[in-house]
Amino acid sequence: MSMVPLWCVVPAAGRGARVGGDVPKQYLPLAGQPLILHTLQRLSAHPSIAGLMIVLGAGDPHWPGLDQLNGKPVLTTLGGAERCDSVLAGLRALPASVTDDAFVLVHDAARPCVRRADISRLIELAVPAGGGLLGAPLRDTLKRADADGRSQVTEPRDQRWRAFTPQMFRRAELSAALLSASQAGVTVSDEAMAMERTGFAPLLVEGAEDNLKVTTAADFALAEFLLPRTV
Ligand SMILES: Nc1ccn([C@@H]2O[C@H](COP(=O)(O)OP(=O)(O)OP(=O)(O)O)[C@@H](O)[C@H]2O)c(=O)n1
Ligand SMILES: C[C@](O)(CO)[C@H](O)COP(=O)(O)O
Repeated sequence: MSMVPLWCVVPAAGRGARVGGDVPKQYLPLAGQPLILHTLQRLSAHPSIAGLMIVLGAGDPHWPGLDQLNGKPVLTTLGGAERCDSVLAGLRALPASVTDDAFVLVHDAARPCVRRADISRLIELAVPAGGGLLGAPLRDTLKRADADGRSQVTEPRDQRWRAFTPQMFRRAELSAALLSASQAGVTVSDEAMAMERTGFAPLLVEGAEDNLKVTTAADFALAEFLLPRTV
């Protein structure tokens, strides 16, 4: 199956407030190297990924200054206040060789355990579908909590999915959707939400649930356990 060469925008401009500390979580050590390097090594090793656009926080003193990885070009640009602002900045900074109708992947720097096979499956299915994302159906009962932390109601979980990354859409369509949301004062939590606002229904591609987003300090131990088991 011929793979479409794709660039991947990697939002890495967050502060990691839910982990805490002075160093943003993407630069904290994981299995002997900064978390972000595991993610970038995994992405750049994928045969269909042609290049990486890393979106950094202003004045980021931790970025190691990579300009290539696994023979793929690594470019950087500056992000914004919200993740969606950073993704839009990354899309705008892509090289001109990435045409408006080219598909682009977006993958969180904080997700180092993404499986190569899941990336391949997303690419295979999302291109004919016009765009899509990795995710998994919700498998736990879902509760809505009140202000006191007590369960108010059990939410229906049929047809509920957890959204992961990568998410994959055409460069110009995603850029326009993100700009539209921003101009409407809507902070979208993922690329699919921006696309849904335009009336497009992204394809949900089931991926492994161990595509962990490192969010709290406790996630580092789990990510270290998963890394060698999710290549
Ligand atoms: N303004 C922002 C906020 C987040 N991100 C990136 O988006 C990904 C997912 O965001 P999240 O896990 O929320 O990271 P943080 O925003 O750093 O975490 P927190 O909310 O705990 O501060 C991360 O790779 C993060 O670096 C970004 O590029 N720009
Ligand atoms: C994009 C994402 O990883 C999909 O689950 C998630 O929405 C990021 O949320 P965060 O609060 O910015 O980590």
